[in-house]
Formats: sequence, structure tokens, C-alpha cells
Amino acid sequence: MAHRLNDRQDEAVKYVSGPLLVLAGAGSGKTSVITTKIAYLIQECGLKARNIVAVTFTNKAAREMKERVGKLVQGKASHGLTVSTFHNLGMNIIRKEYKALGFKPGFSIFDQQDARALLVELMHKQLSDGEDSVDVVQHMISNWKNDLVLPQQALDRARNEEEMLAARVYVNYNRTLKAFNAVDFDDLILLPVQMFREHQEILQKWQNKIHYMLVDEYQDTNSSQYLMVKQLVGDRAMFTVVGDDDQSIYAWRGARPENLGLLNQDFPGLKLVKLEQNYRSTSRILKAANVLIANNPHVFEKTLWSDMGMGDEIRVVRCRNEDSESERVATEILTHRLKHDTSWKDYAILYRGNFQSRLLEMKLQEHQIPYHINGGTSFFARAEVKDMMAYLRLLVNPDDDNAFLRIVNVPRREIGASTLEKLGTYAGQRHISLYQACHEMGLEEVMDARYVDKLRRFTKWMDDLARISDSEPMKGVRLLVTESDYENWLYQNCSSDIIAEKRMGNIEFLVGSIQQSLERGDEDTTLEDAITRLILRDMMDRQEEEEDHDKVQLLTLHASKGLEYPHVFMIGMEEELLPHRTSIEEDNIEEERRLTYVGITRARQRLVMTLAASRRQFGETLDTTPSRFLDELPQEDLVYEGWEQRSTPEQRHARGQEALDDILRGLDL
Ligand SMILES: Nc1ncnc2c1ncn2[C@@H]1O[C@H](COP(=O)(O)OP(=O)(O)OP(=O)(O)O)[C@@H](O)[C@H]1O
Ligand SMILES: [Mg+2]
Repeated sequence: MAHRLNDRQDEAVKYVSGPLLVLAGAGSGKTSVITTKIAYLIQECGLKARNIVAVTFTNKAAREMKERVGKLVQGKASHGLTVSTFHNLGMNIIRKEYKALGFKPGFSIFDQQDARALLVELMHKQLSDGEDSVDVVQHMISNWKNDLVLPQQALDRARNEEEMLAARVYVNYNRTLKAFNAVDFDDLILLPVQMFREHQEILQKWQNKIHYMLVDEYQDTNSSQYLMVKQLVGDRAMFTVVGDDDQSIYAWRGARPENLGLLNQDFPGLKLVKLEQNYRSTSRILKAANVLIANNPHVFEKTLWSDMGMGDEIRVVRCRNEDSESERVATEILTHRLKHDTSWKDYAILYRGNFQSRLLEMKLQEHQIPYHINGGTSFFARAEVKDMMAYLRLLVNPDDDNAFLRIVNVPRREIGASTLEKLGTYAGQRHISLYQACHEMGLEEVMDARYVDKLRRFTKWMDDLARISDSEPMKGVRLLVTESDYENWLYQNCSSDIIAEKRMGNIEFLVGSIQQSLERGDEDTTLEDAITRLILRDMMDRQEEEEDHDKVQLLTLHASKGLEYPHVFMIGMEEELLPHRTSIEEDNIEEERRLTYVGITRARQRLVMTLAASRRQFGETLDTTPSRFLDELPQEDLVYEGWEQRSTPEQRHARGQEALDDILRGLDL
């Protein structure tokens, strides 16, 4: 690594005689401690890379960490090292232990949308007034899973009608997933934890494999993730976790900053190291972040300083409307880059909600500024890619009813809704999958032989493909694409040939990724593995392959965690955007403040905040109110631009008081 560790960091790296918690603010080198420590464990402590597991929050972070370790540990010594997300780790455990969990090989992973579709189906009777309740139930089930509450326990604990209903759906939902040989996203953590509880011998096997564990962004782990760590490290308790309670921004996904405190109880020998020097940002940026976050109550007291120089003032730019806000950001990047000879990738634009990126994209395109959207409309969300993924899922897991239903009649095979309904009833009564039901002799009794024939022609074709794929996976995949005649179907159904061509290109890209995955993986990588990996990658980071190229980065505040950029724009600094409207309604301002803290601390040299004086909303143009967080920043470090007159909070308060006095006088009290 280019820089030398400070004494505290060095202490954290070299402490290997027991559990360690590194608690420190943004940019103090927590992630650096983890990467350096992995190298230290391999080079100085004689640990094998394959016995080390590091967990981070996103795939992007995992990739970066792997890269950093690769630079420190050359050659073979780093082979077999696990650096992954919690979900990836969980998936690998399930993949190896699926038998103990009662799954068949090639299990499917349902993403958010698949899971929702299933819930809609299970709840159809209760959905007379729209599908809103599906989202509520989905959220409740997810929370239960994150808190390790099983369906039966949810039933027992239900305190009112709503919880009772959700718990009943939960029971059904889990049963159906099992029948589909599928797991959902939350199961990737829940199932291993549950299995480790029930099967000591399996847990021991994993404990023996993992000699040292490291966890980054620890403040955002939820209960089940925490338990997974606790189980895996066992009594040996050889681990390092690093975190910052001020950056806890996933409470809505069940994250518990209190887990930082829990560690102390569960591991009485826990050593605590605090880091206080920030190596990322100018003093001014750091001060702004510190002053802001001081408005939150604190579990742990921390101080954070930097000797990167005072730096420029933070600019707060007010634009007429959202159009001019985006335009302003685009032109600023353009001119700044010209003047300072920087790269595009030195700039990041951060926002609270994904929808805020649309206008930005248009403006950036207009000015021909290359950009990359982190988490934008995903490759995998496109219809043709979802179709092809469904084919592939069905190929490796014939029991995946969702996949079956999606493509059995795409392209058209004259298998209509009523045939499928009859098939569904038949399969439901016998507790078998739709695919299996197609093979059953009894099917002729419930539907016309003509239709049975059509179904069987389809499954016979899929069976043949599956057989071919067993020995020659890529041949199977390619045959699937050509024989399905999907290309023709695309050309018939797209409004123009150009669009059809583009969609076909996406399918080619997908097939290419599978091939790469098969070639890159270990020798025993199967088609199932390659597809499971694709599904997981889709869910965890909807990013394009080319993301590392020189492009302006557009990302949500949530996605920006752990990253850093020389020049940062935070847009939409308005009430109801940041803090978000629902957080205001639910009185959850502290989490929004932490989110703002995360945003500010991404910046190394220069921070610009923008807002629009008016904004279109539901067809109306409304005046906005500047974010309360602007008032909380140290005013002496800000420069306001585009404000007729920016008054201090005191002045505004005084004005409010005057107005109130006027009213009181008017009332003649
Ligand atoms: N001792 C050091 N000397 C010089 N630079 C350092 C040192 N330690 C870390 N850095 C640099 O400081 C920056 C921030 O480090 P790092 O990303 O590890 O911080 P962090 O605590 O993980 O931040 P965050 O809370 O945002 O995740 C990086 O660019 C890193 O290379
Ligand atoms: Mg970090």
C-alpha cells in the first residue's frame, strides 16, 4: 500500500489474539485496516488464504477489496480467499449444504419481483382493493426473516388481524417456495443460520474452515447476519469487525447499530480500537460532517480530524427548478474538468431517490458527458433478459413454477390461460410442480389431449436441452436460444427492427456472461452455479461490466457508502427529498441525517450542494423548502449562490417570531 499505517491502525492490524472491534468515523481507514490485515494474516501469521473470510456490504465493495488485497499479496498466496457479501456467503453455504436443508440441486433464487409476484398470487383473494397490501406483507415477511422469526412463531405472536393475515401468507409463501425448490433473498441468511442451529456437525465443519473472519460496515448488519457471524466464529472468536454507528443507514432493512454494543456482551474479551484521523477529506468538509452529525444522539463518542488542509468552502447552489439544477451540475463538471484537467471518474453526483437521476441523465447526454448509473434500470430488469433467465432457471430447476409460467407461452405455443389454470389446479392438488404435472398420465382426464400434447412437446424439448447441458452446458444454452425461436418472436413483437436487434444483443450478452462464468470458475463450476451467480449478481449490484471506465458516477446516497471521490455533488437538498417525506412523517430524521453524513464524507476535495427553488410534482410546480440539514451545517464554511438573500437560522427564527407577534397583536389579546 502506498501509505504507512498510523499507530492505531497498526495496532488494529496486528492484534490477533482475540476478537476486535474497530470503531471509527468516515474515512479513517477502517476498510484499509481490513485489507492490510488480510495480507498480514497471510504473510506474517501463516494463515492460508482459504481459511480467511471477509464480508462487506456490496459486490462493488467486495470487488474493490479483492483488488486491494491482490496488490498486497502477490501470486498464489491469495488464492481461495473469500471476500463476499453476506448474501453471497449465505448462498455458497446453501449451495454446499442444500441436502441438509431439504433442497434439490439447482435451487432458484427469487428476487424481489419474483417474490412479489408469488405473493400476489397467494393473496389474490384478499386483494379486492389493490395491491398495496402485498407490499406491506412482503415487508413484514422480510422483517420476520431478518429477525429469525419462523412462520409458526409469526402465527403464535400475531397480535392483530393484520399480523395474523400476514403470518398466514408467510406460512403459505414459505411452503410454496420450498415446493418451487426456491429461496428468497432473506433466506440466503436465514437458512444457513437455522441450519447451523440444528446441525452442530455442519456448523463445526464451517468453523473449522474459517480461521479468521473480518466484517466491514458492521453497523449495517441485521440480527440474522449478526448471528451468522457469531455462529461462524464460534468460541474461538477470531475476528475483526469495523464500523461507524454514524453511518448506519439500513434500519429499514432491519440493521441494528446496537449490534455494535451487543458484541461487547457476547464477547467479553472484545478489544476496542478507535481511529481518529481522517485521510480522505479537507478539514472543512470534515468539520461540516462532524457539526451535522453532532445533532444526533450518540452511542459512542468519537472525534475525527484531518490534516488535509482547510480546503475550499462548501458551495450551496440554489437553482430555479430541477431542469436548471441538472443543467448546472452538468456544465459545472464540464468546465471544471477542462480547467483542472481532471478525469470524469473524479466526479460523483449523489441523490436520495433513484428517480432523481432521470433528468440528470438527459442533461449529461446532451453535453456528451460519459456517466455510469449505479443501480439504475438494470440489465436484468429488461423483459427479454428476464425471459431468457426464466428459460435458464427452468433448465436447471424444472420445479421453478414462476419461470415456467413466464415463458411456457413465450414465444407463443398456443398454451393459453385456461390450459395453465387446469394444469395449476392439477399440480396444486398433488403438491407437485407444473413441470412435473405435465409428465403425469392423469392430465388427460382434466384437459383436451390436444393441449396435453402441446405441454408435453414443450417439456420434452426442455428435457432434451437439460440432458445436453449436463455434458455440454454452453451447447445447451445456445440451442435453447436458437430452438426457442425467440429472435423471430422479438422481430415480430418489437415496434422496430432496431429495438429487436438491441434486445437480441442483450440476450447475446447474457449468454456471453454465462460462458465467461463457466470458464472463469473452478473446474467443477456447473451451469447451475453460473446461473445462480448471475441471479445473485443481478440482485446485489445492478451494475454494468464497464463501470470502472472513466465516467461520471451517479449514485444514491445509500449506494455511496464506503466510496470516495475528489468532487462530489449532492443534489436535491430540499425538505421532503432529504430528509425524505416518509422519514419526516415517521419522525425518522436521525437516519436521514446519517445518510447526509455519509454523503458529505464521500468528498475528498470539493463538495457542492444544490437545490431547486421549485419542482414539478404530480403535474404541478411547487415551491420547495431548503433542507433543514443546510441550517445545521457550520454557516461560516458555506458559500450560498443563487439565493436572493440567504438569512441565518436566527434571522429566520426572528422573522417567524415577528410574524407570530403580528398575528397575536391582530388577535388583540
Ligand atoms: N495511514 C494512512 N495514510 C494515508 N492514507 C490513508 C491511511 N489510511 C487510510 N488512508 C486512505 O484514506 C482513505 C479512506 O480510507 P478507508 O476507505 O479505508 O476509510 P473508511 O474508514 O473505511 O471510510 P468509510 O467510513 O467511508 O468506509 C483512503 O483513500 C485510504 O487509502
Ligand atoms: Mg470503509
